Amino acid sequence: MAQAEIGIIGGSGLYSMPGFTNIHEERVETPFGDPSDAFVLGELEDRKVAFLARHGRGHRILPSELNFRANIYAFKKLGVERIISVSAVGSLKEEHKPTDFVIPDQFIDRTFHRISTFFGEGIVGHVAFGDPVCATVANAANEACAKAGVVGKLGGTYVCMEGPQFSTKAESNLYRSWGADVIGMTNLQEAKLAREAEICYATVAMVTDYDCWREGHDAVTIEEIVAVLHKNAANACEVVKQAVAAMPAERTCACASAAKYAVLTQPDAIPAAAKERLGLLFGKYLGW
Ligand SMILES: CSC[C@H]1O[C@H](OP(=O)(O)O)[C@H](O)[C@@H]1O
Ligand SMILES: Nc1ncnc2[nH]cnc12
Repeated sequence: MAQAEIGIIGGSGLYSMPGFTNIHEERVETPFGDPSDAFVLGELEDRKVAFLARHGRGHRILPSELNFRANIYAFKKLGVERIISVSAVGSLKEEHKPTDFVIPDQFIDRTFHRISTFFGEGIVGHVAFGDPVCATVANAANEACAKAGVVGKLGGTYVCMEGPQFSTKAESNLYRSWGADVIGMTNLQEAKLAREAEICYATVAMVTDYDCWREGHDAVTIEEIVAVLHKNAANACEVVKQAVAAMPAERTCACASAAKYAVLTQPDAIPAAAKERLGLLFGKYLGW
């Protein structure tokens, strides 16, 4: 199987990336089922990259239906060490305007029925998540915004809601009272699973709308969002390209060894099936 160094996840409005050379597609099998779509592998700025459309090409998969484990596991199988995700978000603050890009460094979980871990079924493990985003990838994305002439803001809190309905005003105002910056439906599970898989992760969150809290803007409409999405998509491609070019070759961040001491289960109590399923992720630490 071809290998890549940097993964790119395209969200709503970004189902392909221009500028790849030596392109080919790869369907990746995982112990967790099928990823959202085939991966598009190629070179961008002389770096080996793998692109995945989060909701599938044609936008077929709801946020709650995404197989996050398959997506992240497949990136690992492709050899990816860093992921840049691109996502549409609503703004929870006046200062974050539609078409601004925010690079969040914190998350608040408002999802209810999603699988957010590779552990379970006989193997227990815990990784640190106090700093859920890789600072190296986030900095590269922020600097890329400046190079691309886009308003980029480093840091901020992303509320991950279940959806697919947008928030009520009461919810939106609650998140504002918590000091959160932006809201979306997809990023938290990716960040958690990437951390367990020791893949660096950061998101370029493209503001498409003011969420429903804003006076005179009492509803988020999909028409409004889609119009801004189209404007944002071209900027997002340029930002990703610049971020890929700026990514340092070696990893020195803690993400690379995040799971070193994660597993708590006694080695002789770990079922063979768990070893089989998770060997790619944790086998190197446990001698499997
Ligand atoms: C397009 S409106 C809501 C939709 O957009 C975001 O998706 P993504 O994060 O994949 O860009 C948001 O999370 C919702 O899924
Ligand atoms: N207002 C909003 N709420 C949740 N997800 C979104 N994605 C884009 N805009 C959003």
